[in-house]
Amino acid sequence: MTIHTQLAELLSYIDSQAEPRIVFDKDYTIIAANKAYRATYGDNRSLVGRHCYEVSHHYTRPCDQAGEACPLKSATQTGNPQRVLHIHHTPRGEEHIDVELSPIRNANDEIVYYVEMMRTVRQASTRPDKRGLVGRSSEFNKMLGLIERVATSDAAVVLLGESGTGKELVAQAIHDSSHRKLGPFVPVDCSGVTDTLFESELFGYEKGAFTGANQRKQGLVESASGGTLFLDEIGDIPLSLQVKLLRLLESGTYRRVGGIEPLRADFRLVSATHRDLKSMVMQDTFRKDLYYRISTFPIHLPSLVERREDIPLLAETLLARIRTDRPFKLSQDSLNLLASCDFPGNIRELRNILERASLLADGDTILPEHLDTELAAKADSTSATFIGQEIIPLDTLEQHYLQWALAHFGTDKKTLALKLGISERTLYRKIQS
Ligand SMILES: Nc1ncnc2c1ncn2[C@@H]1O[C@H](COP(=O)(O)OP(=O)(O)OP(=O)(O)O)[C@@H](O)[C@H]1O
Repeated sequence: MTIHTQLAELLSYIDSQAEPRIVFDKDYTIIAANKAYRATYGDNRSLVGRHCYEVSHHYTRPCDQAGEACPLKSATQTGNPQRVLHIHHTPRGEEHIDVELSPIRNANDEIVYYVEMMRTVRQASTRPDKRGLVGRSSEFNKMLGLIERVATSDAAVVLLGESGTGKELVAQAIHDSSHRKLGPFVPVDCSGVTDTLFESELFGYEKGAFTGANQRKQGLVESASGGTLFLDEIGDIPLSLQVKLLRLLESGTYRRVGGIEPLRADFRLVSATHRDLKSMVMQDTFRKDLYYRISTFPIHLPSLVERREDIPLLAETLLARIRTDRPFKLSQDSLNLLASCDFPGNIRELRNILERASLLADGDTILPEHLDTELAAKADSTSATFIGQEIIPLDTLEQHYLQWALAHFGTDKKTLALKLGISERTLYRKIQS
């Protein structure tokens, strides 16, 4: 088969697909786009002959030169298909897109084209949204990429992150993207549970199993049947209960308290902890066998400081979620203050600060004085150290300043470059140097 026949067949195949697909060459030039792609990304101009990064990203250069991972580069290097999570421009605004790119070879086994398939991720938004996850920083996108990869399997996921980083919301997002999404999502807080309570809560009990058990009660494992069981703070479960949990996971069966009949469990397990499970295993406070059972697929949830760039978006989202009766906005000074703080309590702390501020503000704008005073003091000391007490090379100073500017105003790099008086290209070059 000649390469032209092969290409013609490929084009007719992609046109029949419901999800956006394009074929492009080694120079990122689009050779064909299917109907779904034309409907999603098309403007009035022809797409053929244009660069994929220009159409989907509005970039003037390939993604890897603009601070993102380029699947074409890695597919060429490895010769294998590549999957990445990108933010694309669509007529609905920017969206998280799960991109899968496959190289196409000619009869001599040389890569001649690439097919890219795109799927919109519905579990997260790049703009303020009434519910679900919001974020657009690279740390957030990395996490979202992992959520997307694991969601469709039945693998046990463990979410590792500090308190308030959104573990429950992520667990819900995994459930919502899974084939169990129409089943129940059952969260269980494992902290502070006692032996007997945990067993009867989790497995249920038979009538007469103990004093007060007047009728049979369904346990949480049974409630989660066909869905997802989310064990929050799994690191807090005492050793005596860990063995019971392990038995459930290994055998896939359980008994109600006071019951003899083994019942079949049917749930997908997502667990979460802020503890360092590996070192707990070393110290013999967490069973090694249970650790391996629950952690097939660990996902690190970034702290708010690791995704500082998301603070303005999160603040706007949380404010709208807290107060729906009247809209609030944050003054630029308030945003600057928030963007320069360390949040040991992460997103939960940010939400609490905003809730308090919304009650203190009389107008519709949150000003620095409405924010936590302790926070303000901490932020002041941060900026004082930035001003510096010693002479440092100008290049280093520029890097420090750029990091600060990116953390505060990095969401819109085009505007940031404009404000800095440099081209967007120069900005990316300086960030990467
Ligand atoms: N990406 C996000 N987008 C929007 N809101 C978020 C996001 N992540 C977390 N939140 C919000 O932050 C708050 C804390 O999140 P959540 O309760 O899921 O954290 P957690 O890690 O489970 O906390 P803990 O470990 O203390 O139980 C919630 O109000 C949640 O809705």
